[in-house]
Amino acid sequence: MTRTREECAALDAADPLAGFRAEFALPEGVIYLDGNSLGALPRRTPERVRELVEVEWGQQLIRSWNDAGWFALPHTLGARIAPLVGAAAGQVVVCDTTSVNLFKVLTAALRLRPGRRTVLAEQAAFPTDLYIAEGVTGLVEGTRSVLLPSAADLDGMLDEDVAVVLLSHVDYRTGELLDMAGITRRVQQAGALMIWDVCHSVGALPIELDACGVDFAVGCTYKYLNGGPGSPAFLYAAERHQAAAAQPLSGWFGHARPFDFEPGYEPLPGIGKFLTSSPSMLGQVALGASLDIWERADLQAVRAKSLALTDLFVELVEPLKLEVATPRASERRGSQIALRHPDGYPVVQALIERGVIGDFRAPDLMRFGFTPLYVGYRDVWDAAHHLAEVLESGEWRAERFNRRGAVT
Ligand SMILES: Cc1ncc(COP(=O)(O)O)c(C=O)c1O
Ligand SMILES: Nc1c(O)cccc1C(=O)C[C@H](N)C(=O)O
Repeated sequence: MTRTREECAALDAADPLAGFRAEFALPEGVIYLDGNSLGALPRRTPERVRELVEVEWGQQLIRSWNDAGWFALPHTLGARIAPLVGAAAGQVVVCDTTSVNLFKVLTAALRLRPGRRTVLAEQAAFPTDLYIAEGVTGLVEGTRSVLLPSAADLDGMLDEDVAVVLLSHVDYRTGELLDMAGITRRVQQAGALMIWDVCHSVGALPIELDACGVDFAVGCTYKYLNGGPGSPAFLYAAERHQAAAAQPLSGWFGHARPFDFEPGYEPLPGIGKFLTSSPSMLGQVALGASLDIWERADLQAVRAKSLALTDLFVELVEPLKLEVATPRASERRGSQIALRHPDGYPVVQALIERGVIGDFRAPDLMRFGFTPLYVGYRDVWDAAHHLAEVLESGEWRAERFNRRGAVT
């Protein structure tokens, strides 16, 4: 039995998160199902960025590094992200990009396990993670990066040579959610350290880095957290590792006394040693504006609505008989649904022309991200019906839908 549009309207009316939608500047006529790649613009962000540019930079000039809190922002934003990832204070900083932060924590983790040579990472990981693992093991003598065919093969490959395991909490293609607690425990029982990439889970579901005993984690802020294109990433280093960990990008922002301008490097104690260089204030301040929203959002309610939206979408597209690549069990999926179609690329382009923005990942996955702060139940109903019409009409066969851009 599938829900009617009226029933979806009733769900919207009863939705405890419905009020958040007005805080985002979404264009009229667009159903945005790509917030799992680039989150929507919070209404407050342009005003906050203008204030940064015109007042803090334009009027206050260099004084703002102290007076406007610029210098401390990687830490203050880290402290505001910490509750979203289940981290106690002093373990998260906001800086650089996911790839750069992964380079730092992976190198630090490898050095914490001397004598072990292998980094295990899943073959289907977002490729930058694998590229960074290749880069790091190319630099740390005697180490190598080995591909796990899938996370299910982990136990069979966890031997005494494995130093670090690197996995994505939610798979960027299928939306599969891994068992962070169980996997972390097994990896550590085998004597290795665990690094999680939480790019596709932060802001989509509650994460418990401390409770799961995670060693290190990295994540981005431009997806569910709505920090803006290329907004700064974050990293988590468990407090128990901070004294011994040494990160390789030993820049002056991670120095114990940067303004003493000493020739030798002495790291800050604590999480600050993972900083490298001057943060981009435009990016940091824009992220701060979106975190103002997150401070008022209840993550349990976000998760409950995310599961309801994704369940509803699967239910509504069921008559289309497409293969659903996302696991059906709620404890095994993030906040997106991936559907297989051999012509997924032009189908997604035809949907975008209708104002339903999802995306495509080769070879055949149509991805639809459901961001509970600004996507409603009627949006899901409308999107499913547009998809049905695009497939039934065959309009996706038009030549204009087959011209690929550089970014899909
Ligand atoms: C799982 C995952 N890791 C890493 C990245 C890349 O992050 P960055 O461009 O910040 O290095 C992305 C997406 O871009 C991603 O989805
Ligand atoms: N970071 C991106 C970018 O700079 C341009 C286009 C897309 C992205 C993405 O985030 C892709 C995303 N990680 C994915 O899940 O495919």
